[in-house]
Amino acid sequence: MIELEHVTKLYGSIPGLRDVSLHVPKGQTVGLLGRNGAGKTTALNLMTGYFPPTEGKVRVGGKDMLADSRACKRMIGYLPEKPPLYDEMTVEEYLAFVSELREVTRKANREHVNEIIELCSLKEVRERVIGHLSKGYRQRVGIAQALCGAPDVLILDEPTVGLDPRQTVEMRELIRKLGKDHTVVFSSHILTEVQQLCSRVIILNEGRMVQSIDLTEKPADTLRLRVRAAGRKEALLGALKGLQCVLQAEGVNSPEAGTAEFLLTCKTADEQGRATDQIFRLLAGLNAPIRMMTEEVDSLEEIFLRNT
Ligand SMILES: Nc1ncnc2c1ncn2[C@@H]1O[C@H](COP(=O)(O)OP(=O)(O)OP(=O)(O)O)[C@@H](O)[C@H]1O
Repeated sequence: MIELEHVTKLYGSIPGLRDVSLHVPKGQTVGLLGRNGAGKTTALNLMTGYFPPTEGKVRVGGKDMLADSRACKRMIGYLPEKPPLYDEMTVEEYLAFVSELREVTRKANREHVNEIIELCSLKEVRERVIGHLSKGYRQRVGIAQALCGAPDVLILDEPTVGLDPRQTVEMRELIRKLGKDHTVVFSSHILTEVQQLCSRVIILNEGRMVQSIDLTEKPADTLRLRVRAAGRKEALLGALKGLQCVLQAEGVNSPEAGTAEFLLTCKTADEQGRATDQIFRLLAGLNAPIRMMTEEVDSLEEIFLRNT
């Protein structure tokens, strides 16, 4: 649905984004994660056609952003870092106004606005002046304006920034709901938020894309285990390496006297059974009781810290 092909954006000589290629498929919710200045806002502004890339191509729904910017922009609803709200208008006046700008016909406008108000849970403030709303409601109105004109794609720049914990939870709920029938790209520097909401996370650092991680991936057919057992390291390591399911084994320091600890990369299972069962049987047979056996999983946090 959205494609960036070798996109670079320079602000004078300062690189905002450097040679980034990515693809956001239709219907996915994708999170852009990165520290301050990583290039998140730059990437989002390029996707919305707010400014053109210095090099490379941006496509939305297969159309080129430069050649066919009107068609591209029609597919996109954008919540910028600072939503463009008119403080003196009421919520419904403002949404009707934005819908009109987005070419919703006068006849359909009222119903369209009602649907958006319902979707964004703005009913109780629909007649209130925007300038008098709490930050949480203002942010909801920001998302509501992005929905005007019924775009397929929603681009949200740090949608939860500055919200209190309750407002943050409500905003995440709303994003989750919108993700059911929109393609959503949003930026955040909160790992857990991205993990909760996205099917893919793209990590940016100093303008470069350093990782793109599928969060829906099924468990691989290999696993990494940390095993601690009573006994001598050399003898146990040799025995573990002898198991067919063990692809790689190394001894590491054990914090417990009289024990040895290992990091193993194994096939999850083979014709001899599950790797964990085989290791259990082997060590039991060697009279080396297992003190600990855990799966080593890279958390998103570890991946993020390693890459930034
Ligand atoms: N208008 C501009 N003029 C000059 N440099 C800019 C401009 N906008 C962004 N930059 C620079 O481009 C780089 C990427 O900025 P960008 O705002 O895209 O990062 P970000 O990940 O969104 O950061 P933040 O979380 O702080 O908003 C930074 O080094 C920033 O200083």
